[in-house]
Amino acid sequence: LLRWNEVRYRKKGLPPGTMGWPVFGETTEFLKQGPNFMKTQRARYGSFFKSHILGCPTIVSMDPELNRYILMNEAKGLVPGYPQSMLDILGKCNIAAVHGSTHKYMRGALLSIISPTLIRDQLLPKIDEFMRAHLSNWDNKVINIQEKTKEVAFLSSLKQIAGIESCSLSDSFMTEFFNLVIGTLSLPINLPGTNYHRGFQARKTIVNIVSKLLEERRASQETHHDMLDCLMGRDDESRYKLSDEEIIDLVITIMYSGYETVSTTSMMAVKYLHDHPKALEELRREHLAIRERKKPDDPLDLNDLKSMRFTRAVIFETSRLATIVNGVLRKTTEDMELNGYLIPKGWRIYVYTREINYDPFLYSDPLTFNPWRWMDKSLESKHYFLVFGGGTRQCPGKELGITEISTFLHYFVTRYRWEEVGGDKLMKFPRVQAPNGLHIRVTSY
Ligand code: HEM
Repeated sequence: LLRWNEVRYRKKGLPPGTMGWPVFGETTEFLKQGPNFMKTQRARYGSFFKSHILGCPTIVSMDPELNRYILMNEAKGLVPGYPQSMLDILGKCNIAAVHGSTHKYMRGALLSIISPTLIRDQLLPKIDEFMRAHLSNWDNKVINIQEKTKEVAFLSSLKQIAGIESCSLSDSFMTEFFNLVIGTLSLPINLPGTNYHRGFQARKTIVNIVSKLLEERRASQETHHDMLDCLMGRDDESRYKLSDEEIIDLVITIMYSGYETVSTTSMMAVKYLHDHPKALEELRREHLAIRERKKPDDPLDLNDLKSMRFTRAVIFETSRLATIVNGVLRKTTEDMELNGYLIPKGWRIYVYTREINYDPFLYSDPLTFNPWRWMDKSLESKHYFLVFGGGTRQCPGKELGITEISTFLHYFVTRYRWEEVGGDKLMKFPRVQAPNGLHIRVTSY
């Protein structure tokens, strides 16, 4: 019986690897040993092996060339393979749930509201106003920077979506949104008391809130220069006509995709800068130079953002060293040949990119926090650099995310010094997080 999984998934042509226990497969080993499990399996079976993790037969691909191929070839039947709970809660028009021409359309609609011009004219001013106000009064306080960066990521994107209404909505929306996030990472058991159930309820409430907002906006003649108005097509130039359901799911997509990525990168940047005073000094110099060019109340503009070369380097180095994203998931829509093996329909493919970040042939001294390595801009466009994914689903929010983190760092380092209270634990896998928070004592600079 214990060999059931091995027998069940014994098929000619599959890659090497083990399938573990019935039902659980190798999930426990994967979650407990994390990156070491992957390394051990790679040492045994090579960079392309089979396993059974998180409830699914899975192929793990750690081969850079193959990973690229998988990410570029959605049309050949390699579609996103995120868990059912995530798809249910994020909605059926969510970008990860749609393929082919629908994906192209939804992605186009999203890209049209976060274009470089809109970042310059609408989003950056909103982000600046928000960060400037939100990062005040931290002097002489002990702050849980994990909680703060989460709040910042959420509230900043709410302001970009529904500028004027964001203040009145924020409290009720935030609680529901946090429940929604937890629900997407749960087992899909819809019984009262489960995270999945709570996440599902949270989705319903959020759908109601946004629907009401759409109605109110349609009833009024007032225009707002924010994402919601653009998605509603109130901006004359828009060539995308979206239904309410599509608008709502896109709003949830934007909030969800930029939430954990932006908040965790911001938190880890604060952590690494604390541990590396030389990098902090250089970063602060860059931001103080910007402030010197301006009056105290002048907001950041696109030129300031462009001049933040070292800040960008800090963000890239933080994403690399902390590995904010371990990889991306795909699944096969039909039996297919991949790397000389036969992969059955419905198997999940884990494009596991974590190890690339620590490859000494790609990054010298890979375990050291060294933002200066990114001052060579060509490193960002190397084909093996997959922090923002690759191929047809490469992160559309990359520049927006960098804008948010840079603005956060700008107000943080020009206003404050900080030291860690100490004793907080940091987990690196399966997600980067501080289970009891990351506490810092903040004083004004
Ligand atoms: C530091 C910040 C960020 C990181 C590290 C990051 C990382 C990623 C990665 C790795 C993917 C690929 C997923 C896949 O291939 O399945 C992705 C996709 C995506 N990201 Fe980001 N992201 C960040 C910020 C943002 C922000 C701020 C937004 C808000 C608009 C966003 C929106 C999206 C969307 C909508 C997708 C799906 C694209 C598609 O399926 O076509 N991301 N991101």
